[in-house]
Amino acid sequence: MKDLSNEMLQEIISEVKPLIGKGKVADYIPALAQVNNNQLGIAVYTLDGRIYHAGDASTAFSIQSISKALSLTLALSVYEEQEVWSRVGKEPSGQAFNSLVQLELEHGIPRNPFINAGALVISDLLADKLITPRFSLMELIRHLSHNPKIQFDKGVARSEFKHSARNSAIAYLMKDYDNFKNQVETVLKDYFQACSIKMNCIDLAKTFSFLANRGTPVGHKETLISPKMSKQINALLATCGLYDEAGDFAYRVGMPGKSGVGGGIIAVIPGEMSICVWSPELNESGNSLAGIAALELLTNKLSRSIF
Ligand SMILES: NC(=O)CC[C@H](N)C(=O)O
Repeated sequence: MKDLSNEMLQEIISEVKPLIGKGKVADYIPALAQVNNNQLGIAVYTLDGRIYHAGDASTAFSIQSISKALSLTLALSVYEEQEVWSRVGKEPSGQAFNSLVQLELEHGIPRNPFINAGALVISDLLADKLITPRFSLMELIRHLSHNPKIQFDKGVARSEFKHSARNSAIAYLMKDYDNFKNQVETVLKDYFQACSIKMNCIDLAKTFSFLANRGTPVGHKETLISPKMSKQINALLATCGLYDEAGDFAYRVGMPGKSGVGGGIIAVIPGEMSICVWSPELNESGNSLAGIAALELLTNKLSRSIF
């Protein structure tokens, strides 16, 4: 791809680095509060199979809610579309990712699969269909990234389980509305394990190449999902992937994306590339502050976006 180079990514890292110090590392999960805030990495994987990277692109971090995009992919692969969409909506929430307010007003049906309530419903669906959802997810990730060494971070998962009052409240509220079938603790454990998975920017950029390539992972012969489903997931990422900041992210960055409170963000330009940035400090919406700035610079420098 014209212009894209490791040097360009290095330039982006240098330009964005001064933002470190302006955000705040997630501390509501104590194990995440330990992470060194002074880190910034970026990796870009193009459809011709080239990987470009700069900064701390090889350092593994907690993927957190980035896993929600993969859990949804898994759920849409094992369920009929309508079974999924009868339990969770497809609209942006305009609320914090872990808010309860809307859920009560809307009778236990979460707005979308990327806020916590929606991801918990997806985990509940997976628990009905798969023997060990967390291992199915791990298998998918190792397959897509070509990295069999990717692991769960049991310390992070345990830390989150210990501080799970809000996520438990969300799940129990949905149970009351009959939109949660399995035991809350069992599903929460699976959900936290999925969030705890440790990956670096390079492996994440590779993992999400299927969304840049109409459902077929770059370098793989087999299709993972149909072009239609790939379009649908990208549309949801573009409208809901960054929670109550999805509009601002679309305006500044112009790509479908998914963030996590570990400070990672994945994004794609269909037909061109999949990207991952990481910097642990978050803004008020719980999205990586320097990460968004890096993606904004990238799309502006390349003069490419989905819009
Ligand atoms: N936005 C996020 O990454 C949130 C995920 C986190 N594990 C939680 O449930 O609160």
